[in-house]
Amino acid sequence: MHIVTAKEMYDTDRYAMEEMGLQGHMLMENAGRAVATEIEKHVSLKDQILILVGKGNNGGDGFVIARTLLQRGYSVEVLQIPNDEDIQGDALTHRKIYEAFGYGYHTFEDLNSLITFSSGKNVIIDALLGIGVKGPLRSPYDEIVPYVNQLDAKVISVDLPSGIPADEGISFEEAIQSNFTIVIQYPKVSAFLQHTAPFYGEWKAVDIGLPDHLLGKPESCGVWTKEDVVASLPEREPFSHKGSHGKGLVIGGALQMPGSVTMTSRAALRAGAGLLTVATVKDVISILASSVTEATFIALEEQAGKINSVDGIEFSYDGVAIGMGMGRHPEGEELLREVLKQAESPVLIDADGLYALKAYLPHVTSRSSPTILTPHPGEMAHLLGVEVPELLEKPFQYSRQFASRYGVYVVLKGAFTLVTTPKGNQWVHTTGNVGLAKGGSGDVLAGMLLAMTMQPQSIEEALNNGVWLHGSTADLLTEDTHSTYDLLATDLIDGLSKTYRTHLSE
Ligand SMILES: NC(=O)C1=CN([C@@H]2O[C@H](COP(=O)(O)OP(=O)(O)OC[C@H]3O[C@@H](n4cnc5c(N)ncnc54)[C@H](O)[C@@H]3O)[C@@H](O)[C@H]2O)[C@@H](O)CC1
Ligand SMILES: [K+]
Repeated sequence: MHIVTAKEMYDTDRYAMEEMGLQGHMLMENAGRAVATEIEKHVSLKDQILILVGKGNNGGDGFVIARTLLQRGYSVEVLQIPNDEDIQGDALTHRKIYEAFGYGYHTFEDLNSLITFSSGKNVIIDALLGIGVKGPLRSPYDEIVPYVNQLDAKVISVDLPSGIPADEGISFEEAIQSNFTIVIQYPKVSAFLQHTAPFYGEWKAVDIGLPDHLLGKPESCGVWTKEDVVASLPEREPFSHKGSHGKGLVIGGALQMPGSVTMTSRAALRAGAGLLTVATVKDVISILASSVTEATFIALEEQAGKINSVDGIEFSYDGVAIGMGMGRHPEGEELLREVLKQAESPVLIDADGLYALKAYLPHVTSRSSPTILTPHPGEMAHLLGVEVPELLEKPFQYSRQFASRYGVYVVLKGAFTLVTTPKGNQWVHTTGNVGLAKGGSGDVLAGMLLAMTMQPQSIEEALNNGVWLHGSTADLLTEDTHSTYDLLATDLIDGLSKTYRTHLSE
């Protein structure tokens, strides 16, 4: 499912109109009817519905929705916010059709009109502003929006909650707080930003018949779905052997932190790695040996319980993950540099490895094999040299610039984990829940991603499938056996079998 900016949406509309002959009022008819059909799933014939119609085409959708719902027997009133002469173009066409059906509407004069017409209504349809919103809300929307937000009614927004910009990096002051948003054709970027997504409530996209042409360009951006996983996750060949499923190496762990590397290793094995070696300090090996019985070990030189060098590793692996539980110390930079120089396989850098990476970052471009970074926002902000809130305002832009500048894959972890390829493809993940906000879930993800990168699929597919498996496992587990309170990172490792067996074989 594509994710679009306002510009991409307008370009697609224009293409449909100019190149395909799908005129604006036809698209608006499709949009309004598709939205109305979705609204029907959330309301009943007993509900009293008020549709708020704004000045632009979002308001035009409102007239189509009103007509469709009235024809289907719902109790609907319309409050048009602008004066009559300010409704123009396709929206005016549809107001005329609406009137030709014999339906009427009220016009907003001051807040009292809204107070009067919203009284007794238990559903508000927000067709005030769409992707054309610019700047802070102007009068009278700056009064209407807070009033709607304090009403005790179900609010359903059309395309996006009015006041929320479609794109990232745009500040806003106030917006409709929706219970449900019916997105027209493609979700907009703001549905995946942590400061704007909550305004959407739940959302669903409806098809209005736009052509896909413009969006198939290389720098694509979308939601990675279960269908994508099913299509790309390779089935295991019946005559394959352990070597065919990838020989992985995990470098990490310190005497003070044996848990991280344990979780990464177990997760890698559960996710499907054929063979796994853990390179760590001697004391960690004695702990790991009993909990990761399937792995082999390399004891590395250490200082004060931390890995001091990677001497002794022969880099003949299909994938390497480094950094988890490694601790931060000056030698970290040097040993990471060695790994990046010597390994001729994908290298995934997580946790403390990311802190060790900063100085060496410009040299990563010279690697001939993929380099994968799996930062959380704090680690990513550190690498970028910006503050976390600044990064979270524009995660798409920052990740894309960073990935392309250093030729790396970036898995920016968060409520909407964002996978960016060096070429700029971006995939957002909507699986997973707050149960994952616990120590260790990143270590487990690193293991799953390591296993995935060693299977016969592209790195782009591997990372997305790994993030999806991780998130879906959390979702499956919190649906029945666990809650978002008690879910542990280690539960994800054991829960993976359920995801593989049920989710992917339905
Ligand atoms: N052919 C199309 O372009 C289609 C558009 N559709 C709908 O049209 C919407 C986009 O239409 P528009 O481009 O007309 O944009 P809007 O419907 O968002 O309206 C923009 C207008 O609102 C006013 N406005 C902007 N910012 C404001 C602010 N801060 N405070 C107060 N008023 C403000 C301005 O008068 C501006 O012209 C989409 O979100 C979607 O709902 C759908 O009908 C599908 C087809
Ligand atoms: K809206």
